[in-house]
Amino acid sequence: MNSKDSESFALCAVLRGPAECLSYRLPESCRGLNLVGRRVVVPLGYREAVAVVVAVEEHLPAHLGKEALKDIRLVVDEAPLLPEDLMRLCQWMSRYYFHPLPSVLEAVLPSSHFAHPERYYRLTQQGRHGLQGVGRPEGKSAGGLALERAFLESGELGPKDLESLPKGWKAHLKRLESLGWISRHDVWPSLVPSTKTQKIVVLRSVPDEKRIAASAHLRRFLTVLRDSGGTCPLADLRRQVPQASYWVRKLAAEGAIGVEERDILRESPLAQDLKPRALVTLTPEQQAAVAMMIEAVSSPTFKPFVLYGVTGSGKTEIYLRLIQETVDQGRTALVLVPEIALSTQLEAQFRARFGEALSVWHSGLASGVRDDQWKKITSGQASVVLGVRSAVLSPLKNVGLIVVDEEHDVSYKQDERLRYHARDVAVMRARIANVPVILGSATPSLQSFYHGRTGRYTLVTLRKRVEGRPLPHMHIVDMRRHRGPFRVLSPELVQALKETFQDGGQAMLFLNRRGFASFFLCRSCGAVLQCPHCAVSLTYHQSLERVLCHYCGHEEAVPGLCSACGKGSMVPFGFGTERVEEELHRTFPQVKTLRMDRDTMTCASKVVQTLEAFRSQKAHVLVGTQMITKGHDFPHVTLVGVINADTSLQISDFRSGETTAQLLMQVAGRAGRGEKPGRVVLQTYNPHHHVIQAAATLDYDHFCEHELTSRRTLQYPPFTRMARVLVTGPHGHVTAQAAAELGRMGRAVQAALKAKGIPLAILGPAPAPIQKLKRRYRYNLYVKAWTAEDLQTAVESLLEQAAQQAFLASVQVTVDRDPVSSL
Ligand SMILES: Nc1ncnc2c1ncn2[C@@H]1O[C@H](COP(=O)(O)OP(=O)(O)OP(=O)(O)O)[C@@H](O)[C@H]1O
Ligand SMILES: [Zn+2]
Repeated sequence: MNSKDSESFALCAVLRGPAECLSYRLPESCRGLNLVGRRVVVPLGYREAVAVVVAVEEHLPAHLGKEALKDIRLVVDEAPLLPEDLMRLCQWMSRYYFHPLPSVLEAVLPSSHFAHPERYYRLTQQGRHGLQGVGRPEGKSAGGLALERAFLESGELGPKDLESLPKGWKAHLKRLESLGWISRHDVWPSLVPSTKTQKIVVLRSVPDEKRIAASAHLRRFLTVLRDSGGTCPLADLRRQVPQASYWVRKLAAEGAIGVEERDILRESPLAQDLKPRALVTLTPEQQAAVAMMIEAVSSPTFKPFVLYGVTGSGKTEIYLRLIQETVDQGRTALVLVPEIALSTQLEAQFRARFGEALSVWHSGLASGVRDDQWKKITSGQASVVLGVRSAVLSPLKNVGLIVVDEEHDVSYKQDERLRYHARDVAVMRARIANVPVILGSATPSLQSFYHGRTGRYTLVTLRKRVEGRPLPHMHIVDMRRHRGPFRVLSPELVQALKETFQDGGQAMLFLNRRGFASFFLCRSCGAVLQCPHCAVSLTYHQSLERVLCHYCGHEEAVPGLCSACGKGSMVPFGFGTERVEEELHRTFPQVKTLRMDRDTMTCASKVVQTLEAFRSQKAHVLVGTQMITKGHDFPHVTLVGVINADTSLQISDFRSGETTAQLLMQVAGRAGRGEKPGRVVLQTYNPHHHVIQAAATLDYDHFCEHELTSRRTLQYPPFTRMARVLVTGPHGHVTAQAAAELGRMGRAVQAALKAKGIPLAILGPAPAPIQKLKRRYRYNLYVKAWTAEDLQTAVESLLEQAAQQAFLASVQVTVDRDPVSSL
């Protein structure tokens, strides 16, 4: 073997670079290092770029010539940034979702990690002599002179110093560099180290009973320490326990506690004011559920569970027990929730149990907090991560358990760029890490329900609410009988509200449409006021006195005359949450209301404030969109009103029945969670529709059986696998042609696979339900296969062929695998 053959090559994903991974040669100094998951600097054309090493290989792929290969310039990280299982997960996501690996990694890493280095220039010895010796040469610009002065003053200049100089410095900088008067070096803006540290007290072993009994202060000391999860900042102990310093010294000397110096990491302050609930004894059903899952948790193996428990059955408590077990075993746990609002409610409970070991991860975090939480997770200080969708990609090491709460929720699906489903990714992460995963819901997705029934996942069921509380009483109101203002609040709902207020209870009113009116219609020609950029109608917002597009944000003044016919006047039709609130005030002038929708909830802290105000009974009614339906636990709510149960039924999608049933049962589940029983008033124009009937009886099992039968007949998922190929472009005609051509290519793929015995269906292309969005025309093409692997083969080969077609360069082709929305 000659020395050439023992070279190593690294496959690198260049961040913010080309879609495919590139090969580089490893310099001598890097051989034998474990480089996978670390950042490196590589040459790319005329520049340098940051990349993550994906694999190290002894042999080059056959099609690459060694001569063309360049060397890795620099290794940035001392240790892998991403644990190995996460790296493998990213590779799986890239393949499964047909998305370039570099872009997947960009979704995982905080943006501070793929920033380019900041370039600094330092005056050399020679430069100092030079600058001091040289007088003012002719023609030197103001910028050049200022640059020299700045170098003489500080010796080193960074990007900020340079940018503040007057024009002309750039050319002069180059000149100085070529003279060797200055040298350049790069500073990596990796994680900004926290400069502040604090002392943390960690409980190691509990002193014996007698001693504890002998001193009140020691008792207090241990209580405070235990209540904060066994780790507590020394400063907090000092504040809460008399003679804390004495006990710290004494117990530390005995080894009962440890005192560690730790960085002060910025936390999300959202849940500061939330109070945790008291510890409870598990109900027999909860105990049985824990017993079914504990084995897979204490000696972890890959095992998916569907925790199917009616609303208010106490699923959270089950998660907490199993997570505690995981942490006690020295492993970490990942907990996903669909929304920030829910994460804050759980945060208080989780903090009470896990204290400093909890890290909260959501999109509302400021970038500094995000960086600190990333550090807390990678350094192993966090043993529990609680977060929304993207937390499934958090760099937790040594994961022992993954929990996906409200697993049916569509917000787990990301519908832009990397179109992944966090629940499915969580299951794959659990499989790679070989640990259990719990998918919890009162209304599991049909997919999980089906896997539970066929035994692929283990089904764990909770049929009863805690403390024997009954499920709410359901009342259907046939809205076809009501006219005028009663279209918003029916007499039945008004009566129920009246009784609720008299009893001192609270109510929640749900309508899946924000704004005041849904659209403006011309009285004479019937034209609907539309967004000029999107094929959707504009929504009237009374408080703003404007009409808005809910998709692109376009807004305009309230219309007077119809622009289509020029003579009819435009009148508002339909209604949204804003109107519901107004009707409520008209009917019950004394009643205090809160409204929660995307118009009023402009930031995460506002969501928390509103929920807390409602929880502490500062208002009688909470009006809102689906934001209010999820997982909330308000013990005083005895009435839930669904203003229009039909809105999401009308969407032309094979899943609309499923999502409507889930939505209605979830919102119904908010009623009667405290001591008093709850009731639900469901207003509908389709009282006999099977989905409305299922919601009215709260019989989700029955609904799923019915739905599975029809999905089987129509060969929809979970019986088949689908991918949506979305073609968008700025020109209607060109986009339509490209979509048609892609459809022809799809049919060719179908024929080729059929010859190999692989069945495939190609549906479309057809204009997307929202035909135009943000000035781009949109077409859907569906590929349907009977196994995941067949779908992979089909879409891969379609994309390969499409990449060779020049005409497709004028449009964008995106694959949305396991699509949740057809819009
Ligand atoms: N064993 C128990 N004894 C008494 N109360 C309990 C017990 N377990 C849970 N609870 C309380 O019951 C309420 C409902 O529990 P939780 O919020 O976990 O329900 P859930 O199953 O998640 O419901 P949903 O699906 O509607 O979110 C909470 O207030 C919780 O503190
Ligand atoms: Zn628009």
